[in-house]
Amino acid sequence: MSIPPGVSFVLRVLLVLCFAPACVVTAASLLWRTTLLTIPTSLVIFLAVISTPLAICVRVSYRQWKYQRAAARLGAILPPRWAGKRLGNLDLTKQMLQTMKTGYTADFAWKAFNNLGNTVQINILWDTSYMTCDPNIIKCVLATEFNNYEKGDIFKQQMASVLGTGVFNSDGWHRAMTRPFFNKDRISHFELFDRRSVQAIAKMTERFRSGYAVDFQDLVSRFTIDSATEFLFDSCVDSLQQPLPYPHNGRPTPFAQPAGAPVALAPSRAEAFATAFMRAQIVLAERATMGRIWPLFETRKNRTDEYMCVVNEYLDPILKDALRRKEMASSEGGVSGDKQSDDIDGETLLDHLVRLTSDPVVLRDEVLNILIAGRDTTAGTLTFAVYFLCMYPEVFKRLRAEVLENVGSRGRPTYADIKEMRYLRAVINETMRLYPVVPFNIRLSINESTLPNPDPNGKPFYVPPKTMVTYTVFGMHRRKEYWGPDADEFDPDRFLDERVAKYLTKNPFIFLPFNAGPRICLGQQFAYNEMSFFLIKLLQHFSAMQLAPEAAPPESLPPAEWASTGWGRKRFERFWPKSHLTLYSNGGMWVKMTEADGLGKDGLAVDI
Ligand code: HEM
Repeated sequence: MSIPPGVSFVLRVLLVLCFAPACVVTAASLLWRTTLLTIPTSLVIFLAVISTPLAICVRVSYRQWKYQRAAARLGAILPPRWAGKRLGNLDLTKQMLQTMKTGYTADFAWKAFNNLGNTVQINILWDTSYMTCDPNIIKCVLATEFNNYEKGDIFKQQMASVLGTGVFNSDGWHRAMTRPFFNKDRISHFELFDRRSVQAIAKMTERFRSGYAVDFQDLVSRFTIDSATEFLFDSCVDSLQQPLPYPHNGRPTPFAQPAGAPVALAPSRAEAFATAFMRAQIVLAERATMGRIWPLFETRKNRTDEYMCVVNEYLDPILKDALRRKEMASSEGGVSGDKQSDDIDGETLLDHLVRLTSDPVVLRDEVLNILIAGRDTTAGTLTFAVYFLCMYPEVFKRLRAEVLENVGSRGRPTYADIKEMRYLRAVINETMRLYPVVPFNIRLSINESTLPNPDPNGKPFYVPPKTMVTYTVFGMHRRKEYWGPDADEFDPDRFLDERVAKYLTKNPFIFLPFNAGPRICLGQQFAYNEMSFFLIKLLQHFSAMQLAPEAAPPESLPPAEWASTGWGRKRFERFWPKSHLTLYSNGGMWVKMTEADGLGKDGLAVDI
């Protein structure tokens, strides 16, 4: 059990707060000793008490003055300030946390952008940070001025107890370690996708046949974690072999279950891992929202510890097994010790990492980071894609026609098929536009710099060194000024018709589901292939699908008042998007599907 992060934080803060009073007392005592001049005790106490607030005021004012001067020197200005109503703007932090718990994604940011513009300055506890959804600014941060923006210490400290020093949480060599695994040959693991999607679809079919809705989010998370663990570690967690959850209102009674079926099942290791992993990520998202003061809320314990015990219990055997294989290989005269090599043929990512290092902590961190990357992202996107296919039957119909035309009702899609299917790609892109699974991200400036002002006549925005820049792709993907007046509508054709030239070609940075620049997602092609493959199989097998909100826990559905008080899609969306590190649907995505006519005698369009 680690020391709670709040303890050292509080000690540091106390030390800083006591500094000014200590100076006052020391000065008074020095004065008395050297000149025998006595200052009344009451005055010393008074000065000591006001010294800290005074010092803070002086420091804050000096910093503001310094920034204004530096901005003027560079011919720049500071972005408009989003002012709160409470001391230190702590009410803004409260609003952000509230949004995470009871609101719609980016609620608080949306209001600020509408009122002040697409880049705003936020000063929580007098610390300057920026929030933006402006593509030109995001372009600078991620690409053109990449060298001046890093993940930074604050983000790393917030994430360290879960992500460690893995690729998501580090600046430097980690990317080079994993990159070789995402070249074209490796990503085309269609045989793997085929096996796993057949298994997943068979599982759904069985449940639909017994008259129940299925939580598609749960199912597809099993599909992606089984695929990811097999692809990355050659050690599948087989979560698809576990029973699926039942709707909250439709759990069969023990008598209704088939003879011999277990009445109550303990969660599998994979399920316990997935739940603990999700809770740990929720803590991380809350920390990110609180900014620098997050440790104040963890003075008794590190809130991720209990979840990480479960996560580690799950991962340790996989890692130990890989290390044992390495030892055996070296004792048989194979690879010896840690070494760099580009020979990756036939290796899993874990085998490759194990050849580079035997450090169990580095291995664990790297593996966990890639698991987050590979599981929740594609699972989330597929969940939202199925949601849209349920909501828009005409899109479903057109996509299914494309699938049947290109691959037939039973064929196995190839890489070439997927490349041909332009409407499929458009549906996936449009899904990621409205629900990019990484809705917010953060970078920290290294040196002072400027960022472009959207007003062509305006001065650029000054960025002080060590300034946190939060950018929201979720916000950017829905702004009408970048996507046109129909930005809130789900319309895959915007990726095919004249709107491509009008909006996207003119500024490709308006669409960034995978990030951009030197740290663009390494698994982008893998993800497109995996998602396309799964959707093709799904549409071969099912001829209709619909949402089943009655199967979801009622408290997980969007609050009724959103219909009148919400903005944009919030008014009519039929699920509640929430986010930890990635976006997901609160309470799952419960659906019903109809099997296609003319299936084989096994009833399946997929060969099992
Ligand atoms: C729909 C699917 C996916 C989306 C939308 C997505 C999106 C992203 C985004 C936004 C980042 C940048 C994170 C940051 O800068 O903090 C990222 C990074 C990354 N992604 Fe993905 N991702 C997806 C699937 C995958 C898959 C399937 C894998 C691997 C199996 C993967 C591997 C990675 C890795 C290794 C990084 C870190 C790159 C770096 O920081 O240098 N991603 N992804």
